Amino acid sequence: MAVSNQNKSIPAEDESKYDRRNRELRAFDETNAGVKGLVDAGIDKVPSIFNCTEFGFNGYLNATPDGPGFDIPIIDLDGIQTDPARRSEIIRQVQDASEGWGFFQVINHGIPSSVLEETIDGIRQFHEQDTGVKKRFYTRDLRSKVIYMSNFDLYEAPAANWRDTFVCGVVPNPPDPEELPGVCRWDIIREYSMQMKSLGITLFELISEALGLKRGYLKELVEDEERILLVGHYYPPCPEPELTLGSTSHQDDDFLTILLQDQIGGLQVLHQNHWVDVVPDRGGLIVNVGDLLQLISNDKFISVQHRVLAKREGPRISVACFFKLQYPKGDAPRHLGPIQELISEGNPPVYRHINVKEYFDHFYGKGLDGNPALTPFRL
Ligand SMILES: O=C(O)CCC(=O)C(=O)O
Ligand SMILES: [Fe+2]
Repeated sequence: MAVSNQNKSIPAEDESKYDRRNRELRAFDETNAGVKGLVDAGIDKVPSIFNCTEFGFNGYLNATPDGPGFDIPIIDLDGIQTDPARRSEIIRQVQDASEGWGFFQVINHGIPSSVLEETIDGIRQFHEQDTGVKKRFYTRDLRSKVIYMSNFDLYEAPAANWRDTFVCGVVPNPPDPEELPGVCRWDIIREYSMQMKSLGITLFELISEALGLKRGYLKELVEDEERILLVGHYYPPCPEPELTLGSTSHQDDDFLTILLQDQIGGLQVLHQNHWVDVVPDRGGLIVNVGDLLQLISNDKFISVQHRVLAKREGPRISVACFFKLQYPKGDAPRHLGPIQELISEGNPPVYRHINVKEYFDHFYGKGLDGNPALTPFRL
């Protein structure tokens, strides 16, 4: 039986299995050294807490088909600010990709490749620094400004993932230089965050227009509440990659994610019932629609399941920027629902207006378990 939450009551016959699993989770957590710590110690078997096979998440099921139509769309942003005809064409491409895939890759986005490379390197250096120094940042307190941890949902998800993570809120309140570990290169994290903020504005404008709304619609919707979280994942090499996953299949809990990945590969997107590889493209950035955008667009744009395979090769580094709302901001509940302008008699709302707290409580309460987090909010 799947034991998915440390607080859930469990039948007596499963108690010993539950206790053992909980003990193993705690023992792993208390090393404060993550999956990298296991690999550094020379582990040659995947510990049972990481075993996903029992839960049907085996990484090598439903292999990616070859052939045309199974590459995520690439959108060239060249000319977007200077050529109105080009801009209209880009908006059309953003609309097609957001409706059909929920994922696309942008090229010629204007961010120098040196900034991308140095950002990946900064995250690598954070994870590969002296473990004793790194441990000082290990925490599960999501309110901390700088977080290092393995598996945000370690105690909630049915299986742990082969992944460690660095998290830092960069908008609206970036950490001070002295709050960031020296090896992390504050200068490069700050530069990358500023680039993300500005690319985020461009993408919000394109998406607003692709939804048929005025250019500034989404920007105004999140005005004063915008929150950008920078998340630097480290996927160590795995001795038995067929038993676990780098990330269980999930959809993101935000409006939009911009993802930078290195050249190792492993990210897959569910498209027409196939797992499609998101092949690394040097200089490209992956953009995906998150649950909050699916909700406010009333399912016009889709937040799509994606996962990361574990691999013998590694480490793999990726850096995701999540465009969210600051939460909680003040005492008043924050509601979100399908945008009024997108609703009509022929297109009635498919979600109720929700307090975003309900959504986040649900998302974090269940962890990554392969199930869409928006389902309970459908009408
Ligand atoms: O590492 C990746 O390629 C994907 C990470 C991801 O999906 C996430 O952080 O939500
Ligand atoms: Fe994701």
